[in-house]
Formats: sequence, structure tokens, C-alpha cells
Amino acid sequence: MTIMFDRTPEGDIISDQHLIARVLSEALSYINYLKGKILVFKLGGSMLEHQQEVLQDIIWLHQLGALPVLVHGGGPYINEWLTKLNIPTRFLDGLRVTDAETLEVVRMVLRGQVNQRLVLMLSQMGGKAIGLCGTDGDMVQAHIADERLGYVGEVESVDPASIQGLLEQGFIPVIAPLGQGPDGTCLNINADLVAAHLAGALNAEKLIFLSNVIGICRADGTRISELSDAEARRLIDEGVISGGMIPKVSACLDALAAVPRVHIVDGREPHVLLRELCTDQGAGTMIIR
Ligand SMILES: Nc1ncnc2c1ncn2[C@@H]1O[C@H](COP(=O)(O)OP(=O)(O)O)[C@@H](O)[C@H]1O
Ligand SMILES: CC(=O)N[C@@H](CCC(=O)OP(=O)(O)O)C(=O)O
Repeated sequence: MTIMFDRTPEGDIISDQHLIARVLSEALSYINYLKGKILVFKLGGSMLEHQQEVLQDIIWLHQLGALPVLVHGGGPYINEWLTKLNIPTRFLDGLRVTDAETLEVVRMVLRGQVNQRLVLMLSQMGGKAIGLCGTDGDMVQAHIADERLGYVGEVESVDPASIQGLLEQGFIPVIAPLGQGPDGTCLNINADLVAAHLAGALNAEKLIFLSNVIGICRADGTRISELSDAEARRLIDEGVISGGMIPKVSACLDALAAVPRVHIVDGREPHVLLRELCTDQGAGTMIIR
């Protein structure tokens, strides 16, 4: 093996082997800490075309002893199908206005396509995954909170028993964001909100949102590395945080009551999860109280 040399800022000579040992020792302490910890990942529909590396990181984290739970979105895929079927698409503050016809498409795409595709990919990559949606095992109970949105659910409660059972059996649960209404109807719920409630119900160690942005950005496009509750509300009022980022930030703030660490990271970045969870340098935006 050829050994390369470099210098520290102080001018000391270091070799590749020293660097590898340094990286490994840093990573090993994080890996030790993550063993047995529940990590909830929300995979945004906007980053799903970059899912391969994210799923690889998730499988490695599972093999190293962490307990990953995946909640996925799929907004862009639902939009595509609605366009194909000539059904108009409309959002209010980042939430899809869902009539009966739209709900059928949402159910078909989220459960039938996106969820199944993720489970198959995880399985092909050597992971042991099970796909389910919020209506399975009476997991997510919801009600309609805003009549203008139609069949859109606001989460009332989450029963984490089925997910805990799957984790104990060594599975990676993959969850589509649908919930059960009071009269047994199916409701469309934004995946950010399902992820936040589930992370709380599971007492997760971390909740990480993977999206298609470098984090939450200021009006000038630069990344905010830490964002507090008050600052987030101000940025929403000023319109700097808009569209799909509104439910994400609201979900982060809700989750903070129960989950110690909530992050938004760029799912398009190679191995962003290993960097976020196993090195000293965090990526994206961390939400704080
Ligand atoms: N202040 C902001 N910082 C970053 N992204 C923002 C901001 N305000 C609005 N957005 C938009 O939010 C989008 C992410 O939300 P969304 O499209 O729902 O993603 P996902 O499918 O990952 O949930 C970004 O692609 C961006 O266009
Ligand atoms: C009520 C509501 O907005 N539901 C979302 C559910 C999917 C989702 O959340 O997808 P992303 O994570 O890709 O945004 C929708 O219909 O698009």
C-alpha cells in the first residue's frame, strides 16, 4: 500500500494511515452511542431519486446496532399521477387539498408505489424491511382539522406498538403517511407530521428530515445551521420559510418536546447520514427550543 503524507495546520507531518485511524476513532465513539437507539428518518419525496446512498447508510447503521424507522413522503410522484389523470393539484400552506378522487391517487402512490419500492430496494441491498402505513395496526389516529383541505388528517395519537414489535424482530419499518379517521376512513397526512408524532411516541433519540435543500435557508439563500422556535415562527411570518418547509418546521418544533435532536439535512449529498451521525461535523439545520 502506498502511504501518502500531508501536514497539519501546525506543520506536523501526518500520513493517510494516521488520518484513517483518526476518522475511525471518531466514528467508533458515535457508533457505540447509537447502539440500541431509535432513529426516525423522514425521506422527502423531493429526494427519493437519490435514495440509494441514503438507504445504504441506513442499512449500515442498522447493522451497527442502531434502530432506524423510515417515514416517507412522495408529493412529486402524487403530482405526476394527478397530472396524468387530469386532476388539479392545489396546496394550502404546504398541505395538499385532498378531495375523494385525489385521496384515491394519494393512497395508490404512497402505499402501492413509493412504500413498496423502498422496501424492495432495502431488501435488494441486504436490509430486512417491512412496509406498512399509518392505518395498519391502528397506528395513526387522525381527524379532519380544516374542512378547506378535505380528507387531510391532523394526527391525534400514534400507537407505536407494532413498530416496536418490528424493531425487536430486527426489521426496518418503512411507513407511508396515511391515517385512520374517527369513522374508519383513510386520511392523507403530511409525512413530516407523521414522522414527528411517531418519533415522539417511540421516544426516538433523533429525528432527521432528508429533503432536497442544504437545510433551512435565509432570504439570501445561505444555510441556517441552528434555528430556534421564535426565529422559525418569524421566518414563516415573513414568508422566508414557505411551501413544503412550513409543515416540516412545524413538525420539528412539535417533536422537540419529546425528541432531543431534530435535524433537516440534504438527502442528495453523498452519505449525508454517516456524516451527520458518525462525525463531529453536523450537516444541514438543527432545530432547537
Ligand atoms: N427557507 C427555506 N429554506 C429551505 N427550503 C425552503 C424554504 N422555504 C421553502 N422551502 C422549500 O421547501 C422545499 C422542501 O419541502 P418539500 O418540497 O415538501 O420537501 P420534501 O418532499 O423533502 O418534504 C424546498 O425544496 C424549498 O423549495
Ligand atoms: C396532506 C399532505 O400534504 N400530504 C402529502 C403526503 C405526502 C408527503 O408528505 O410527501 P412529501 O414528504 O414529499 O412532501 C401529499 O399529499 O403530498
